[in-house]
Amino acid sequence: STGSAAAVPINAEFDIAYVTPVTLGTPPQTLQLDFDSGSSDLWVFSSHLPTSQIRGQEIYAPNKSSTAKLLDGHSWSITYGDGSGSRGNVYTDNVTVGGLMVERQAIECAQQVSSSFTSEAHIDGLVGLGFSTLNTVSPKSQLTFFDNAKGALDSPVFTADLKHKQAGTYDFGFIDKAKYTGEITYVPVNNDPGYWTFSSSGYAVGSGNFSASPISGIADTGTSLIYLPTAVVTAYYRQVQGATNSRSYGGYVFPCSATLPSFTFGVGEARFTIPPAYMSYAAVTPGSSTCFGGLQSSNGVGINIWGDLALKVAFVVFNGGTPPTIGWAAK
Ligand SMILES: N#Cc1c(N)n[nH]c1N1CCCC1
Repeated sequence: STGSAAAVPINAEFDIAYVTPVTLGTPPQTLQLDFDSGSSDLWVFSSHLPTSQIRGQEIYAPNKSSTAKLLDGHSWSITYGDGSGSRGNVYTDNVTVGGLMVERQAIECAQQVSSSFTSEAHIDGLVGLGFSTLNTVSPKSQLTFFDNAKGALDSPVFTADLKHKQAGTYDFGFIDKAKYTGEITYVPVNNDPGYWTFSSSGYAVGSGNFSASPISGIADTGTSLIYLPTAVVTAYYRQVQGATNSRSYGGYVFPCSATLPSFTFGVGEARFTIPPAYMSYAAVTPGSSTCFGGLQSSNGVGINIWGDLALKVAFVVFNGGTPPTIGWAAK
């Protein structure tokens, strides 16, 4: 089997996150979910949430699904690196993504979500695509949609073809040759503790020399930006007039009028260049002339993260075979 579904940016101006339509239960309830290779819980806004925490999101109501079953005595609670989080109880039900159906998928129903989720009307929940070792359901942890689907897939892979300010796709079970050019460069993945952790071969700022130094980081579709070591980030912002690492804004900012260099990262011998226009993320507040950088320091994060800003300049294969690997291709 295979599946293919759209990855739609939730904001017309900035690629904050991407959502994908997912149908749950019988009759089908369709929610727009954030596919997140940096976590491993499938959780949704649900009929178990206080209405005060729902602001425009679609909800999943298990009691309206004839195929929903309570996973008795199980609960979940997750906190993300940005401090957001949610918790609740667990049902199993049919989950379909782009024509690919998993029966008895654990659907973690939110009974509480943090304010940043309530404020994001376009995200109805997440589909974790990290390794199932990270799943937070207790007392028995649950498998991700990908892990449940894997055995039935033509090939044990999913691919991400994210785009800037336009819809891309997540494919399951096949590698679409029409979505990339040249060869796919595969590198090893360390899935301990459960992220798609790989080693980049180095970086370059603008037209500068390529610095061939391995950078270990996670491929994370659920994070907007790129978080890298201080040495990389200072080398980049040294080339940006007026750039400063702002404590108040929580990262590197610069005048929106500044000329930005491109940023190139390596995967093996392959090179991927993020154009200058992508490297300015957003004005720090609407209408401000100060802009927030797409490249930020990983100092406060604890791990290096290759988020959507890096993923959107490539076609990326998340190979869940044995051993797992990750492939990057130009497009
Ligand atoms: N922080 C953070 C984070 C991450 N590293 N991967 N996915 C994340 N989120 C998904 C929804 C909220 C945050």
